[in-house]
Amino acid sequence: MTQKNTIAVLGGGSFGTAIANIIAGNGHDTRQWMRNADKAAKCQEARENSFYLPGVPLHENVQVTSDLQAAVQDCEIVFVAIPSSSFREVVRLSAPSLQENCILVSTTKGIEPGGFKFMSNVLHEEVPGARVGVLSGPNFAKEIVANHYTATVVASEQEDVCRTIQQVLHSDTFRVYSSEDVFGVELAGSLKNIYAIVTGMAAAIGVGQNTNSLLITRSLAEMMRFADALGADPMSLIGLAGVGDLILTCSSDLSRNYRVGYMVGQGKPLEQAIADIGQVAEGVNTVKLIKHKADELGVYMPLVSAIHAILFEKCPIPEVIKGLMSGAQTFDVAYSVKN
Ligand SMILES: NC(=O)C1=CN([C@@H]2O[C@H](COP(=O)(O)OP(=O)(O)OC[C@H]3O[C@@H](n4cnc5c(N)ncnc54)[C@H](O)[C@@H]3O)[C@@H](O)[C@H]2O)C=CC1
Ligand SMILES: O=C(CO)COP(=O)(O)O
Repeated sequence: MTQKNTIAVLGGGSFGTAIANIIAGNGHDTRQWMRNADKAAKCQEARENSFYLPGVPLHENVQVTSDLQAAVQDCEIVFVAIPSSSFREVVRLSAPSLQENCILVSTTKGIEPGGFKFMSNVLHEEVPGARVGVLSGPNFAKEIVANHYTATVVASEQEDVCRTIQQVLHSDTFRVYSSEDVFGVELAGSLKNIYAIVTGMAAAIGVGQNTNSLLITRSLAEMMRFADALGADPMSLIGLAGVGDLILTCSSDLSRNYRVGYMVGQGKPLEQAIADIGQVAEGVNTVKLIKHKADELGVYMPLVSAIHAILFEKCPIPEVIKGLMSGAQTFDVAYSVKN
């Protein structure tokens, strides 16, 4: 390791804890902030985040606190692992205590409710002049802490931000690839959650592998069409943050979004499924926002429309499937690399 840093991770959930453990394992002074004082004290004392990652020891270099100011002051780097619904609120509260020139990295795969802002936009708005990065990839927190070989992507407009984050997170089991396309990487991480709900629901109604492959591939087609319509580079979607995370979350019940879809597919009301998960499933809100945006821009996203109809328009699943299967049979691959 070249340099020892002081780094904060905001968020007491499973991903914040996994990231804090990686950083601490690389020898950095690591502070993990969680809002609940009792929970913070228990984690700090028991050296375990027993609600989100039971049985996983917290590295000795992680100090858990509920004091936001103490957590971020003098930190060169701050990771923000807070659900999109509360992300702005937490960043705003921390802003006055941030060290000038510190690097802010979002790990959140969602879009702010009530608008169409990604977390990098929120970071720039709340901390003008900040050096911003986003982290996204096929990264189940549970598998990271179990030391399964894992890779992710850091995207930033500033090359030195990518290099710093690569150094801080790289370990024997964790690799970090870089990208300049912040928007594309954030879009990929947010969109894939929608399709994890779709494939979870498909699994619940007993589809086969042909169907799963059909769904994942056509999901990618939709993601690329949407990225293109918004001016992002569709090619970013074929990297780890896009295809990688799409395959992961559309194939495993470790994904909370997949599990929401599975439960609704079994007949459970959406609100009950969300409550049963007890953790954030960003895709539910993302479906609404993307459906609205796709309609506004005229982007053809039949799977988004289908899952929206089931989740929010009370349409019966068999009817929606019938509609999907009778839709126009268009091109398979609509993109080619020019030049
Ligand atoms: N868990 C995973 O495997 C991965 C999660 N992510 C992303 O990371 C983000 C965070 O996810 P998780 O840690 O998994 O969520 P989680 O549901 O495990 O935990 C969320 C944490 O945020 C806290 N929180 C919620 N509202 C808050 C507020 N107003 N103020 C302060 N804290 C608040 C909760 O108390 C909880 O500690 C999500 O956007 C998710 O998509 C990204 C990669 C993998
Ligand atoms: O993004 C994730 C893994 O890369 C986690 O997915 P869920 O939020 O669906 O659990």
